[in-house]
Amino acid sequence: MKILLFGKNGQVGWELQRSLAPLGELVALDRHSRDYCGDLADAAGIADTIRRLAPDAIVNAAAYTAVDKAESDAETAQSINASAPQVIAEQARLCGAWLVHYSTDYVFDGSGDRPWQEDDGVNPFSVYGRTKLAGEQAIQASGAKHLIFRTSWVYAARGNNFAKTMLRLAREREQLAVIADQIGAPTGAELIADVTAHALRATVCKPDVSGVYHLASAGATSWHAYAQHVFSVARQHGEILKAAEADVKAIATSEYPTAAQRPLNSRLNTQKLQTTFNLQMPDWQMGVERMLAEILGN
Ligand SMILES: NC(=O)C1=CN([C@@H]2O[C@H](COP(=O)(O)OP(=O)(O)OC[C@H]3O[C@@H](n4cnc5c(N)ncnc54)[C@H](OP(=O)(O)O)[C@@H]3O)[C@@H](O)[C@H]2O)C=CC1
Ligand SMILES: Cc1cn([C@H]2C[C@H](O)[C@@H](COP(=O)(O)OP(=O)(O)O[C@H]3O[C@@H](C)C(=O)[C@@H](O)[C@H]3O)O2)c(=O)[nH]c1=O
Ligand SMILES: [Mg+2]
Repeated sequence: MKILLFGKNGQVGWELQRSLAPLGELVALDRHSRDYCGDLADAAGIADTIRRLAPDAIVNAAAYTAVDKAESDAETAQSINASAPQVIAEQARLCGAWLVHYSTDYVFDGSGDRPWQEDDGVNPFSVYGRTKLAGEQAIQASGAKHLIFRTSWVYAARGNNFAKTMLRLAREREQLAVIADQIGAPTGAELIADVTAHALRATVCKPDVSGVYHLASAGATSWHAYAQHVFSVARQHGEILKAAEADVKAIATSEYPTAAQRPLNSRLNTQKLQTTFNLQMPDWQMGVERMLAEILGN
């Protein structure tokens, strides 16, 4: 299998370089790649890359993920999250390649307290959510065979994420205030990459699996309880934090104004993924603890 990967240096892209390598020939690109264009802002360049390589599968891990910044930079977010996936999907259809793409819990409005299913109504609040949804819809309309994995609250040892931000802040400050009424599942880039490789392998004998899947860890937490868990595990690794767990104040979304509005209920129901690909999602704590052990060095 020849696989083309876009966004090789992101949290998920980095782990995909590892998990996809055993599947066959892997061409992994980022926006600075020289031999082939990997810049999603360059639609013609991306199309040319796909035509020249004629891969069996394309995995797109590149995205505009700065949620607040996107509110004032909608044009770039639209170009990377919606227009580029459309071009990639059109070329995937022309060369008969599978397209794997990632989307987000932020396509939902976060109402209710039931974990969202794939066919529940979408209603994104933010520019990021709307552009990611437009990317999904372009892929679905293209006629390309696709796997769209909607995931949530992604973290990795390499890259920027909430857990690392919290660790940095807890080393600097004695008190933190963290939102306690947004609920979701922190999901590791390692898990996403491993599930991607497993699902891609499955497409070889199951050509009818094209569609949208929710891919998130089992269980759920709030950003506040997630931060507290990170601090408790970090202390077990000997980290000296100025903020104790008790110093993490639980606040409401309304007390933490941001440019982009985020959903309250971000929980994703992963039954379809687990049944279709015969998988079981691990609890969110497991991967977080592994990541902390890795970055805290013991
Ligand atoms: N992070 C999260 O919490 C979540 C992410 N997702 C989705 O999962 C996928 C992977 O996200 P994640 O790995 O966390 O994101 P990251 O932000 O870690 O990585 C995104 C990558 O995209 C690259 N990129 C941005 N613009 C371009 C461009 N014009 N051309 C080429 N590459 C570009 C970035 O490169 P550079 O560093 O050079 O800008 C970066 O390497 C995305 O589709 C995202 O929407 C879904 C839910 C949650
Ligand atoms: C830094 C900080 C954040 N927060 C809140 C803001 C926000 O609601 C929540 C998480 O902050 P972040 O900046 O990590 O949030 P955000 O970047 O919106 O995270 C999202 O990224 C995109 C790409 C996704 O697709 C989502 O699944 C989700 O992971 O924590 C606090 O309450 N206190 C703090 O001190
Ligand atoms: Mg962020």
